[in-house]
Amino acid sequence: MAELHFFTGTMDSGKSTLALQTNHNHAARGRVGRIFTTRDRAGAAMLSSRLGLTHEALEVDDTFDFWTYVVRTLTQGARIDYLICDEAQFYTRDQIDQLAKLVDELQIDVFAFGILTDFRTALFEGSARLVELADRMNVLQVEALCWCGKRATHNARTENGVMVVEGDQIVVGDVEQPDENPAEVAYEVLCRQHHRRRLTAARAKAVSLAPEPLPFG
Ligand SMILES: Nc1ncnc2c1ncn2[C@@H]1O[C@H](COP(=O)(O)OP(=O)(O)O)[C@@H](O)[C@H]1O
Ligand SMILES: Cc1cn([C@H]2C[C@H](O)[C@@H](COP(=O)(O)O)O2)c(=O)[nH]c1=O
Repeated sequence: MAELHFFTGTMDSGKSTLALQTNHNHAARGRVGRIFTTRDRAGAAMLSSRLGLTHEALEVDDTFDFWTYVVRTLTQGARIDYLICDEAQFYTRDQIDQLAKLVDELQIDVFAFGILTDFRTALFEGSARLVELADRMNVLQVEALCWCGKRATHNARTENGVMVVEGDQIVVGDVEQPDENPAEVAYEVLCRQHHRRRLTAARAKAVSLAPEPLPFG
């Protein structure tokens, strides 16, 4: 039986790497798939992993219809056994519904990968629908870590090095190392406590280096 799988984790937890590995393993056994993504950091129609692997992909925009695409492809005589769907948090609710329909009606396996929540800790539309519909939800096993060493569960956005909690939900960007020159927009993974306190690595470092107040009697 085909299934709708949702693999989730924070940014930088290995989702795109797993997407490419999943495609590799299925293709190696002679199965035929299609790879989709949207707004990948490497550019349009590209699925990229920080481990250096990249693969061409079909770019999904808000008007793209998975059901129509697959039915048209099959009608033309091509075969499709599975779909790899990266950055699925950005897909619309309707697009996730189309993916579920492909699983149920055409027995096509769907492997979707994406972050669950945005920089304000709110669910993305695509991820929310995947949580509602997926046959299997898997949290990535390689844990991303907060600067304090705890498991990172949240994605923080920084603007010029300062954590923000207001702005557009979608801004493509990368995680950065705390000591680099801060980018205009970047992301950092944090544990919930440090996300709640808006304590990024840079701010924690600045606080720890601040001089102790003089001990007045
Ligand atoms: N130089 C490196 N050596 C080993 N592993 C690395 C290196 N750079 C990145 N990684 C691994 O790649 C992961 C990020 O993979 P990626 O697929 O791009 O994540 P995601 O799609 O979840 O943002 C990191 O969590 C880390 O485990
Ligand atoms: C938290 C958050 C992230 N994004 C963007 C930033 C990246 O381009 C992608 C996540 O990519 P990854 O492969 O999981 O690292 O999402 C965003 O637009 N809004 C957010 O709140």
